Amino acid sequence: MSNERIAFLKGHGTENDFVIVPDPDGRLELPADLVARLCDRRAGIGGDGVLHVVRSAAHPEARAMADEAEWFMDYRNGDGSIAEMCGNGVRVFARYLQHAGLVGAGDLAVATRAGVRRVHLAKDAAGGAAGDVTVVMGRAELPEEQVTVTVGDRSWPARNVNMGNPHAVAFVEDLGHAGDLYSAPPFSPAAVYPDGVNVEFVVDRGPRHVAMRVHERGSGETRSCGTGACAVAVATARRDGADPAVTGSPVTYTVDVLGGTLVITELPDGTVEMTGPAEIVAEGTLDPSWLRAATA
Ligand SMILES: N[C@@H](CCC[C@H](N)C(=O)O)C(=O)O
Repeated sequence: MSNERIAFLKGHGTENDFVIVPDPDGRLELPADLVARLCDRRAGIGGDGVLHVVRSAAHPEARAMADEAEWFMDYRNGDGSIAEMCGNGVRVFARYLQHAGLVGAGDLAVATRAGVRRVHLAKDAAGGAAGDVTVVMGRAELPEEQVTVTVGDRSWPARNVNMGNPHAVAFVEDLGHAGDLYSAPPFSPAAVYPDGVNVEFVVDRGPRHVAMRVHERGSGETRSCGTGACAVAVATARRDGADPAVTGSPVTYTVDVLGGTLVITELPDGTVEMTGPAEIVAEGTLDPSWLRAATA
């Protein structure tokens, strides 16, 4: 692999940024240390994670979804670890497919480790490819366990929400109380999240409008987390006494993240939809000598 010219792109959704590695036939190996080197912001390209773009039929984890979704998002966190789902990633993934001419505006299905996700690529006002992207994120699970999240000498009860990946949502008075988030906030009991957790800190901004910061499992503090924003919207709705399954009406929250704004709607059947931007920023090839050193 080290002598090949490997193509990459860089993209982001509300500044949750990704190195995109197109590999339709699933020929590339992406060991964790190479992913971490790619995501390194000083010695690599830089990103919160990697979107490895593979045909579902060519990937052992996605073959069973190939009839429903031609493309598989093999998502990796910035430290090289594997995650089930990435909400901003799936928007950027769809934008890449459109950018590469592999799909047009409209609807498509993307296979992920959390299952198939439906995506809608809107056209912008000029009919171009820069409109918002909506993802049907599936249903949130809200396990009952009590969780506590701690930063310094402050602790908060947190809501356990699973959006295909695990989240702990804590309502705080001030986003500054989350501290520098250079390391993962401790949580207890540890047994609730045996594989680690993404932690969201939330403040109110207005009616059905919140702001959040997030510490992502495997990536550190990021400027946005799509699954996190969905977890926050659902946890906030329950805190506010709003449950679309009970009222029969959708509930929409605006969620401000450090890198922009996401709009999240929960439908009466429990399905959560997320809408936000997704952009391709650059493309190029990996330098073979850099790649040789990175994989040595
Ligand atoms: N940034 C993502 C979430 C990526 C996965 C997460 N770090 C995990 O390990 O579960 C998003 O936009 O959802």
